[in-house]
Amino acid sequence: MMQTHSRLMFVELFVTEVMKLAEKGASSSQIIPFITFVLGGPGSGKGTQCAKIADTFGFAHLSAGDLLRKEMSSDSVNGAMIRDAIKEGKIVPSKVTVSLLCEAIELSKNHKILIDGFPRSDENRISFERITGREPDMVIFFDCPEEEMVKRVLSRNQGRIDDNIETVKKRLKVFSKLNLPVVNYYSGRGKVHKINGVGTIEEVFEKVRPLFASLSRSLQDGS
Ligand SMILES: Nc1ncnc2c1ncn2[C@@H]1O[C@H](COP(=O)(O)OP(=O)(O)O)[C@@H](O)[C@H]1O
Ligand SMILES: O=c1ccn([C@@H]2O[C@H](COP(=O)(O)OP(=O)(O)O)[C@@H](O)[C@H]2O)c(=O)[nH]1
Ligand SMILES: [Mg+2]
Repeated sequence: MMQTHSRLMFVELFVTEVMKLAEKGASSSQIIPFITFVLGGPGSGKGTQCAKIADTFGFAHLSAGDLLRKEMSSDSVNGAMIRDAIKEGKIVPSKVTVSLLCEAIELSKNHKILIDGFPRSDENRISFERITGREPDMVIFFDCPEEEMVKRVLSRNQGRIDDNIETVKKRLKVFSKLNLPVVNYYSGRGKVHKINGVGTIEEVFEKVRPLFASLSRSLQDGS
């Protein structure tokens, strides 16, 4: 895992390059966005922390699960297939999720993007990297014990078809078998910041904040 210090220096260098491009009059679509993947098991706090990062640091928050649920509720040809996958805790085919994400990245017009809950498998990851020609600049992984994740999911109360004990058990298996290899892959590339997801929402956010504070400073002064 790359040292936090050197990661932050990299982040600042990246921002400097983006600022130079913006000064030269490059349009937002020409500026390569800064992409952060936010990973962790079901109920580990990805969505909650992403909302706070978005509010505090001006990132666009793109939740793969939310995009899929929206698509599921529309009359799209993929609606029934997405519903079945979510109900069973399975992973929706990469091309569906990647195309929803690419559309959302384009629409957001933001060059600081959080991708919440994706990639969920090596196949997802490879598909995203191939289609976009991009790797994430940074990966955050919320590490949380299973009992805590189960407790949170079962009291989430958002009327989700997958927030029940049967589906959660399946999602935890999928998490260990398919999601964790993605975290390990990016760890090997020095991109992962592992955050302990236990504690109050504010306590966890205080561990997340430093990762973005330096990035935000660079954006403000353009140095
Ligand atoms: N640090 C925390 N402590 C206690 N409850 C939390 C914490 N973070 C999130 N929650 C709650 O747990 C549930 C799952 O959080 P969420 O952000 O939706 O997780 P994820 O997106 O990883 O599944 C939500 O009801 C949320 O309000
Ligand atoms: O890239 C993704 C993201 C989500 N899902 C599906 O959507 C469900 C809910 O995902 P979400 O990220 O909303 O759940 P969370 O981890 O936040 O509880 C997952 O279990 C999968 O069935 C998927 O197939 N691919
Ligand atoms: Mg979520």
